Amino acid sequence: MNKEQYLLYFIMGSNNTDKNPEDALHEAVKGGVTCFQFREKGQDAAEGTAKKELGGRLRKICRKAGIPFIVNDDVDLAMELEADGIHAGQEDTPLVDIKKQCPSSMTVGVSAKTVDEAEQAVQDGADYLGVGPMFATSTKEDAETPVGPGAIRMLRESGLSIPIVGIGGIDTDNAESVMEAGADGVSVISAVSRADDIQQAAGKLREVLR
Ligand SMILES: Cc1ncsc1CCOP(=O)(O)O
Ligand SMILES: C=C1C=NC(C(F)(F)F)=NC1=N
Repeated sequence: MNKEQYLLYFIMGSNNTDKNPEDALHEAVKGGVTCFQFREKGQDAAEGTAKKELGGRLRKICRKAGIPFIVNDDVDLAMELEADGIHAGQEDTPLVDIKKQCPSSMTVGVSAKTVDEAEQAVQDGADYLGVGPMFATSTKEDAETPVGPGAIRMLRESGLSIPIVGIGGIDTDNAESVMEAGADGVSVISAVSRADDIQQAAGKLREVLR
């Protein structure tokens, strides 16, 4: 993936929207999201065959739209759906194990909050970092205390040039502060997935990010 593809990194699972997930993704793509992560996790998330079949339908939409399709946590599912990438949280499968199982073409992202975590991830071969939560969020039940855009600035000042997306509570009012701190993009769930007009919400974010 090139850096521009991280600009508006949409993440969604069926429990992040009241709409049909496929319709929601179609609208987000029309609105201008540049990358999608399938994150089917938490309360009322689909599992097993239902999760795989939903993933397959969303994968098709991304392939048609020409945007990267990334799977959260689940390496087997990422391989089965021929995903372009996988995202590993700090508590998930260690990066070295993921890299062993996945083709080298697979983009691998890691959540990181501190310089140590970030440097370890870079050493382990991460392609991008997700840093957050930037601001308060109700989407991730166990989200930790917000670190703010300053955490990204700190990583940049420590000399890291790896692609970084901020995540957590990001919307049109605060997205710019994340980019100014040195992010290559912003990752959003509810600002888009919970909007009445998803295409418009994605479009407005793109205008702020441009
Ligand atoms: C998955 C994740 N990781 C840190 S915050 C978060 C949830 C982001 O959701 P929202 O964009 O709705 O705040
Ligand atoms: C917990 C997460 C943190 N960051 C990201 C991303 F934005 F993709 F980097 N995705 C996640 N699922």
